[in-house]
Amino acid sequence: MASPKKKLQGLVAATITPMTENGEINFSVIGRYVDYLVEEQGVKSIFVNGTTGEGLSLSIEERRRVAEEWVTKGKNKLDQVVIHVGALSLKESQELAKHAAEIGADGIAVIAPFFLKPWNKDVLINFLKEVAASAPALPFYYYHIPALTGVKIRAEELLDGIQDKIPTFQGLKFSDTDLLDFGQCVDQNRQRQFAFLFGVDEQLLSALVMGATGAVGSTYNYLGKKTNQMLEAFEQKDFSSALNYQFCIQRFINFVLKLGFGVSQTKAIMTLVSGIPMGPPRLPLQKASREFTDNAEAKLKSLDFLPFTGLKDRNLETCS
Ligand SMILES: CC(=O)N[C@H](C=O)[C@@H](O)[C@H](O)[C@H](O)CO
Ligand SMILES: CC(=O)C(=O)O
Repeated sequence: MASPKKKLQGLVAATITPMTENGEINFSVIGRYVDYLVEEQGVKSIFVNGTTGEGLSLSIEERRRVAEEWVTKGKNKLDQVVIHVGALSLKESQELAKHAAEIGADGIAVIAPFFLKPWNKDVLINFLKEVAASAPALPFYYYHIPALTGVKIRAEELLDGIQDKIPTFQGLKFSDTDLLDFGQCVDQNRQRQFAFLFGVDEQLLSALVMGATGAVGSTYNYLGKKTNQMLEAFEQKDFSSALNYQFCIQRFINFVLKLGFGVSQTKAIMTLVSGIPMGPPRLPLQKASREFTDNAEAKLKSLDFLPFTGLKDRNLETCS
């Protein structure tokens, strides 16, 4: 059984996997990255080897080493380190789950297998159950991301009775815009101490209203501080300020989405904002263009999302 540990809450950064210019993992900057998240962004939990971390583009050995490095560097600094261990091969997924437990991670998450797919809830549960059983002492999270996996089984349906099958089940990372499904996950599981973690950063405020207990996302790497201000305002029931923060965050995300936004662009933006070199992504992704980065930088400056831009007196959009 999972030890009844502290609930995963607040902002969780989906970590980028830093790489060198020749495509190897750059382990040397992970310590600095941890400090940056904690000190500059106020983000104390991380989600490793997920979408943003290009987890499915790494070899199993690389995934093990990346997980280990984050756990080691995060010791006594981070609240929780959750490792995504989803894979197409059940065996690999189980191996990664076991490894996550051995290195002292705080939880594991799994996406639905996305090549040969489970076609109904029971089959998906069976797969998840086998993975969870390989790390019987670790909290287990299901990572729902139907747009990328193509597995569209509704989360609400999946959660129905899930603890009978997966006793370590502890919550859901919900990366979809279907707030009916998300709301019903919360509504139907009020008696249980699940974490409901929302994964569409530009819509987090609406998910908070629906009962989200936290959020996992790529933008918390560099907009963590801003988003924490939104969480704070929401907590204080200052909804007009919370909405103001959400709109500011939306202006940025809306802008980059129109330019074409994904993991490559996240790497470029994080390099720019943090000063820590994230490097290029791995194929099949391609490095963000110079034009994208210049445009994103100008937008970050105009929203006052970059520290020390010296633009204070110029045309800032009001985003305080
Ligand atoms: C598909 C994807 O990567 N989603 C991320 C997490 O689930 C989000 O953090 C988005 O990057 C973010 O909401 C911007 O659309
Ligand atoms: C965003 C997210 O949760 C991921 O990168 O997996």
